[in-house]
Amino acid sequence: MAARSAAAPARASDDPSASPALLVSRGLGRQFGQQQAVTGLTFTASRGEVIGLLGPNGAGKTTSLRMLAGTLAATQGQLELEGEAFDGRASQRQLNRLKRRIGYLPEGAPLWPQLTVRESLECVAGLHGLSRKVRNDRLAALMDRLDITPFANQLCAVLSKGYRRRVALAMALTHDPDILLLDEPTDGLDPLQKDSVRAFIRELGRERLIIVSTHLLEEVPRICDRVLVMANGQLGFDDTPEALAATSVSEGILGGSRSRYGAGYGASSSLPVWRVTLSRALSERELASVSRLPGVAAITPVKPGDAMARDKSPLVVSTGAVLRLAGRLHQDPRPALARWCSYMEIRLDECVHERGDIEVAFRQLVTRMVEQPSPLPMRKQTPRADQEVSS
Ligand SMILES: Nc1ncnc2c1ncn2[C@@H]1O[C@H](COP(=O)(O)OP(=O)(O)OP(=O)(O)O)[C@@H](O)[C@H]1O
Repeated sequence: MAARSAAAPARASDDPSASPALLVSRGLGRQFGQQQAVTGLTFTASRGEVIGLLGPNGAGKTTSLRMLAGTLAATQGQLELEGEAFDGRASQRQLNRLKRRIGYLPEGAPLWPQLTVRESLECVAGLHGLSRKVRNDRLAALMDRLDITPFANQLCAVLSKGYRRRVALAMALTHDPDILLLDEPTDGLDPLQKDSVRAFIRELGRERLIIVSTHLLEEVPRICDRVLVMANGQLGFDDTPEALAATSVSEGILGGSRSRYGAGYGASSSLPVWRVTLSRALSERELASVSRLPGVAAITPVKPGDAMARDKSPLVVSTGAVLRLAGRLHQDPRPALARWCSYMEIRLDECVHERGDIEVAFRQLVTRMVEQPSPLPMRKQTPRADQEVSS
């Protein structure tokens, strides 16, 4: 698991005052024959979170989303939706209850080719038992928001890939679910539509829990406030995009790209990271205060030796504390940090802008996870182990 700031909560879901858990995955796992596709998937998520699910090909992302959506039976563990538990032996009635709360956009956006766009959406609305009035209003708003109204009477069979994706997203949203599970939602969209769908996801995420699987790392800081990284069927990182980006700096990969008080975020997957040198070491309580300052996403104390080895800075040699501070995308943490230091009578010796890069961090993390996998427990299958649950 990534080193989360030891001092303070890095995510809303860690904050005791944050909203209670909507979805809990407790050791969910899936075995296909002898192959363990996903093992011990454990996390808690709340309404208002947009979570990016990342991992290389075959990592287990789609399998995980399908288990969470209730369309694939788990062979180990269980998920809980607001306290109600579902495991691989859940009855069809239970699964239907789960599916009423969840919207799932599967990989590849399968549609009914013989139906028009409108007929497809009406069919899904009918399956969810929506009244005619609710159905008409909601479908009109969805088609409008996803720019598919002009294609309402077009057969799904003849839609382009991008429009198929949009129709599938509208279908996932028809019943206004609390939880949205999106498998590569922007795959096949043109750049303008990618932007529009990302903005829509952010908008939807204000009141829902959204889990998005994506290979497009540059979209992670734009739409997600939390990242889960999987490899070999296991979760290896659960923290903010900023904290993920910061791991690329702490490993020295981008050490040469620093510019003092630099401002721009060069690469599209870059995030602001600051190396902060203070006149004295901080207590745990002080570290916690710093991590709660506006604009601060995460902090990691840096060993002086690590920083010295990279830039031989005399300021670093003489200092009592070096912190790596991951900033938020659109909020500069430096003014609040300067005020805090002044109030605490701690000298702020240096604040150097470093560039954290999610892509670099992702490659490093996944390489490490693949090279040093922890042993995968192969547990006995439940009675319904190899059955798929119809959607
Ligand atoms: N129905 C199935 N039967 C057998 N093996 C499967 C099945 N579905 C997935 N797997 C295996 O489980 C592992 C995880 O697959 P999964 O599709 O979940 O990965 P992924 O992270 O979504 O990959 P990608 O990024 O390529 O879509 C893979 O080794 C895959 O071959």
